[in-house]
Amino acid sequence: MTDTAQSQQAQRGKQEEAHLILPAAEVDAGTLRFATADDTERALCIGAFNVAVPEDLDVRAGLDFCRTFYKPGTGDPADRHRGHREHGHPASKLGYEDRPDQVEQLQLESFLWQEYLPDEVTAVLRRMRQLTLDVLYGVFDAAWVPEADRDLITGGAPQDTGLCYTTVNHYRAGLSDRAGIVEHSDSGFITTICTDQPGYEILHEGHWLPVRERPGHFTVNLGDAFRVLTRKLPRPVTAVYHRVPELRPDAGVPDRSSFTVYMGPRYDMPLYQYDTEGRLREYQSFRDFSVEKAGKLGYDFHSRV
Ligand SMILES: O=C(O)CCC(=O)C(=O)O
Ligand SMILES: [Fe+2]
Repeated sequence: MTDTAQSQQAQRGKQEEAHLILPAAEVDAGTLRFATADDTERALCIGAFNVAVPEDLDVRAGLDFCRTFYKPGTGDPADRHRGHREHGHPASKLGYEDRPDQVEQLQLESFLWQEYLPDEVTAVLRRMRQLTLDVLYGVFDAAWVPEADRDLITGGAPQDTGLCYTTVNHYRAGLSDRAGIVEHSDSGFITTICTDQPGYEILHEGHWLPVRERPGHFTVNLGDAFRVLTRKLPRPVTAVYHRVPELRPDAGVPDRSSFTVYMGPRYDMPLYQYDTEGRLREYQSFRDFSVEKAGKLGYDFHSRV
């Protein structure tokens, strides 16, 4: 083998091994804690980290629902486990979407969970919503976002009057020649993700790296609303660019599942930004921002919003 071929092979070997280990945190009596100040710094800089699943939260009902929501309904209107492809979800501005990538998604606002989802799934999501709120406020602390501004910026996240929704993801490994989920940043402040298998990747310092799963932990993403808000502050937050590459069918392995709780501004609200003097300014309507972003990424924006 030539020197060049050898070094190329070594390089490939290195790339195959390369993965990213995210900083880890936990929520202790409502307060977000990283092990070290350096972990806090890295979390804001990467725009992603792990947070421990609380002891009183059993995520299985959520993952089970990822494996049934898309199946044809049984005809029993009381069965909320299946039939969501055809359902229509008339009260939701989001709902079911058959996307051009492998993933098919059900997105429902938090005030509709009780109506449309099985009770045990709603219970998991509500617990995850509380955790996500605690984590969000912990990141506001870390990024020096003044407490007095947080209700305005979020539209009242603690009272659940901002925009909070779940996304339930089924990755159809049987569909070939498409990404699992195309590369994107999330639009809001924060997304907490629960997955059943690896596949999540982050664009880190110019390279796509698979993220090492940390057992017993969720992954948290920070999104565009946070990036815009803090861009001119001393501790700017990154909106993490992430994706799931094409998944291949594997005998005996179920399709990949994930579900998330997202928090962001309502579409009738502005995005805010601190100027260099630390004054809070309206930046752009969140709806306009979202429509522009969808256009750039080449997908349709929710037709009902
Ligand atoms: O399934 C995952 O790991 C990521 C899902 C995701 O990026 C999303 O729902 O926005
Ligand atoms: Fe995402």
